[in-house]
Amino acid sequence: MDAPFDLAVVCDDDPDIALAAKLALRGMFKEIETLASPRELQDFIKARAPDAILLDLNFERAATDGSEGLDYLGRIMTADPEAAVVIITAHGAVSVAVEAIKRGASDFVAKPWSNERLAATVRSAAALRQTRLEAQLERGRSSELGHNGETPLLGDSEAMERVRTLIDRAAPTDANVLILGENGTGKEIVAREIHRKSRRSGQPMLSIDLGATAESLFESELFGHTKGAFTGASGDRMGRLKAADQSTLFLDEIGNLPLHLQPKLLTALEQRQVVPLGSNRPVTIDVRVVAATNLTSDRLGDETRFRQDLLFRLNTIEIHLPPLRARRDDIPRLLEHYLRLYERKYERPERLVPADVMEPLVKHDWPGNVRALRHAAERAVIMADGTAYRLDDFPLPQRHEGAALSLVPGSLNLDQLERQMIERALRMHHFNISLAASELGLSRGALYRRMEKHGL
Ligand SMILES: Nc1ncnc2c1ncn2[C@@H]1O[C@H](COP(=O)(O)OP(=O)(O)OP(=O)(O)O)[C@@H](O)[C@H]1O
Repeated sequence: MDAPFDLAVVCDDDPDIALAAKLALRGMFKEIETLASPRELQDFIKARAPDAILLDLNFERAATDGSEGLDYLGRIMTADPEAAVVIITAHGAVSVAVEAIKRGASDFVAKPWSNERLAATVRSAAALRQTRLEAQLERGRSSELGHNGETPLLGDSEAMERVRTLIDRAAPTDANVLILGENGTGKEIVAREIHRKSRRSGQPMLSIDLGATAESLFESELFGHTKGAFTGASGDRMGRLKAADQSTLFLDEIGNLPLHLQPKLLTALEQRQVVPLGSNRPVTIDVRVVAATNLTSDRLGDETRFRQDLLFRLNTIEIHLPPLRARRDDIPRLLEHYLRLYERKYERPERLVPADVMEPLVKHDWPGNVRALRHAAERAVIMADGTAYRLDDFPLPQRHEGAALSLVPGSLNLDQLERQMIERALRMHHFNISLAASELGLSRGALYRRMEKHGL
């Protein structure tokens, strides 16, 4: 049977205590190390990042008040701010234990301990550490995805002003928000704005992209699971709904949530509780949900695909993000922003966009919306030379209206055919990337890459 955690370290100079602790934690960790002195702990933690640390503060013997042990605790927390430290105290030394918790320890157990209590305490400390690390990873991942954390929501068109007003009204209220818009229109940025302006902004926003997660993992990703709940569930895992406790959960591509899981999400939101897979014990949650989809209101209103009671839970406030071609006024501003950003990134000089270059860019339909415009700006910065940008620097397709819909190829060049097929699928599905991708038998990622290649 697999142990749920990798490594624990027991730091106690009394070998009997160290051995007893090792025995009590058997099976929970793949490896349990013992250290006789806390002096070695800091290096050990830096090198091996243990999942849990049992630390004896040694205050019985340290003539005074355990301050030496507390000092070591401080160093541990510096070496690993998410360290899961369980303090071993002498019976009755509660005030030192409380001080230790104030300084970052997760919990304490008093000697003599019951093995069950020790195991339960260490298990929850290690699980908490794991969740925090996952949340950090999540934060890192989200900011890698296009650095949305730092991207301001740009656009002065009337449509964007309306979106901003809605964000400002919705953000402080805790109401669930549903954001509708084609791919690349900025739904994730809007979700981040809502979180940033909400009373939950002190906590990181978590997200789950139901368009990029394997469907078989939806349930456990959302609700969590207990050890052994299914083959491969080697330990307890907290779901995103619980991990986002006190914060905001961004449910991206909610339209992909299969019908059979929709009632479970609805119940969780209504009752503010989740029941992890394999468990029958509900866990309380306090989560604000911001969901997004590229489905149109009509498609979402189709109850054979989306439960209307869940929709009503999610769309207390609805924000529609219009496609870029419906707010062309925003194009120059967005383009200038991303050109400057990439000029700085690639250390290229600032170049002008002459009016005769801007005009076709503004007229372009941008089926991939702002994401595609951002890619085009990046490519132009890399390609350009001379003092100003030229139209050739931007990867726009030659426009031959109607021709893209014709299946009779003007050429047998595979590359050109591929582009025609992609354009055709995109138009057929009104630029909905997910639907176009499935029409073409591609993943969304693969379609994005091809759109980029063809400058669509
Ligand atoms: N109003 C905007 N201002 C600045 N940048 C924007 C804006 N809208 C979108 N972007 C940029 O476009 C890219 C796509 O945005 P985002 O990921 O928010 O879109 P999305 O609608 O969530 O896309 P998808 O549905 O494909 O997940 C990001 O790099 C983002 O920074």
